[in-house]
Amino acid sequence: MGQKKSFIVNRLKSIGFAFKGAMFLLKTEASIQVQFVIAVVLTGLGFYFKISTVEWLFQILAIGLVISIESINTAIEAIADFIHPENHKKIGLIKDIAAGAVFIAAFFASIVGLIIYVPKIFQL
Ligand SMILES: Nc1ncnc2c1ncn2[C@@H]1O[C@H](COP(=O)(O)OP(=O)(O)OP(=O)(O)O)[C@@H](O)[C@H]1O
Repeated sequence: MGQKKSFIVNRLKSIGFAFKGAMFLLKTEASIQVQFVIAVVLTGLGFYFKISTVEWLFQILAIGLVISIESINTAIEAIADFIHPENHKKIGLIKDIAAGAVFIAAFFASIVGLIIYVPKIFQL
């Protein structure tokens, strides 16, 4: 029973740490703040155009994907700066690859957005 309780307490603590991390990103990272604003605008557009349940699902997934990968990119940049603050070709490449992951997610998320909204905008 005690073990079960400590498992639940530990999970709750982990959620607390994760929430703290998410709040830190939102307060300090310009790229996350921009993507958060984009997410709010897209949510407004979703209500305005009354998008379908399936469209909401794709939009929510796309927003979550981009913000998550941007957050991982920020963590990778922080690790890189911590382990090697000076300029180094390898650190540059690692950061470029992490930024590339964000670009790929954002590119495909944009396609999802275009598929949802372009037909609706042209119907106006
Ligand atoms: N220590 C380094 N050594 C070599 N190249 C680096 C180094 N730090 C950054 N770079 C190069 O500069 C680019 C931008 O790095 P930076 O850490 O400034 O990220 P950023 O995309 O500007 O993110 P942020 O604005 O969140 O800090 C990297 O993708 C890399 O090409």
